[in-house]
Amino acid sequence: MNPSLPRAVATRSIRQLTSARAVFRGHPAFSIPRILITGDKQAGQQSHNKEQLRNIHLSLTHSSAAFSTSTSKRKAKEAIMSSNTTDLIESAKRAACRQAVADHFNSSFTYVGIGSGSTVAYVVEAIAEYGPSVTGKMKFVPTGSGSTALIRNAGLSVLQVPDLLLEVGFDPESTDHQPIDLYFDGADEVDAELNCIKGGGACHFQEKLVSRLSKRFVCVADSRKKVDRLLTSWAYIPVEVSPMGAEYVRRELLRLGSKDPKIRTSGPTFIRTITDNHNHIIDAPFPTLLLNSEADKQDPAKGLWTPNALLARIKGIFGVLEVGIFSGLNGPQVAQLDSGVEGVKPVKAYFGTPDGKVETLG
Ligand SMILES: O=C[C@H](O)[C@H](O)[C@H](O)COP(=O)(O)O
Repeated sequence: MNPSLPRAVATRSIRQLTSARAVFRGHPAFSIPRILITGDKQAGQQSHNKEQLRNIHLSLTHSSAAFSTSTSKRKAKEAIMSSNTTDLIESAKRAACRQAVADHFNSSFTYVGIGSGSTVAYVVEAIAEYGPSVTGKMKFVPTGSGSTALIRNAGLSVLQVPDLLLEVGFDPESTDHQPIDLYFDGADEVDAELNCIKGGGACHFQEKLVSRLSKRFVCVADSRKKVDRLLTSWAYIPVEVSPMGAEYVRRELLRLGSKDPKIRTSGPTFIRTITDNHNHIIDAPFPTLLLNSEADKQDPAKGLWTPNALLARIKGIFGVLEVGIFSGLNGPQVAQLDSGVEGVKPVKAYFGTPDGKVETLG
């Protein structure tokens, strides 16, 4: 186990991290910086990870010497590059999370929402560092079994959504529908308007529930996830469906123009994935979406959808529990409207880059 990683990430093999998340789930891995191949001086000088990159370069050089014939040499290089790419991705995620926590986490909070996936593990790591004098009086609201375990393993208190709602009580006069002070979570893709695709880990129903109940959602990701428009490098919209209705929903998605929607399977025997809510997931590919501000260009017959329109249309299919498009309003916008509408979009996104910098949006 790599002690520098949070337990949830460190206990997964490099193969799981690169294949299961980055490759199987459709994201191109970071390209290795040019310095690793060419020794480009300028690129190296600009890098915040100069020492790390130099070591990687040395490893590559040494491997080349040791395995001078083609196949073993190529395999050795690939293994090193894959493991170094993983390191860069993990440092990018960690940088984004540490910055997001430093900017938004506050010792006055009572309830903090914690999302699912590999990135948010670094949020929990950063929060746990505040120590029990700060975190001991807080409760952390998970979005599934994975995030429940993550919170527990960090020594923080878990409060599931139903218990949170019982604890805060129901006051018909109250206008505060967002008891959770802040919600941190990752995303599979984030567009220029902060609309997101989520559900690559099959958790988007509980993530939407926690986001609806949160005053603000802050998104954390590595820079592969930042795109102008959704479905640019991520391939599909995750849709959670009733198992008995799955084939019906799949046909309706085909009718809507989705190319080859697939019921998600996992493991070597291709067993259908079961969500924390005992449902199935359909991964539905669509052409790259528009922004919501481009609604005038919408033309579903030609496959041109805004995130809001596609979300509403898929959500309307009988048998669908929830759609992995997080668009529309954010928490503060909903609070101002004082209405029952959904506010699930992030207020801000943090993207870590392979050179250790953090870009923000919002
Ligand atoms: O269902 C999973 C969630 O929406 C995750 O937040 C999303 O898939 C991002 O996961 P990761 O941080 O592992 O890329």
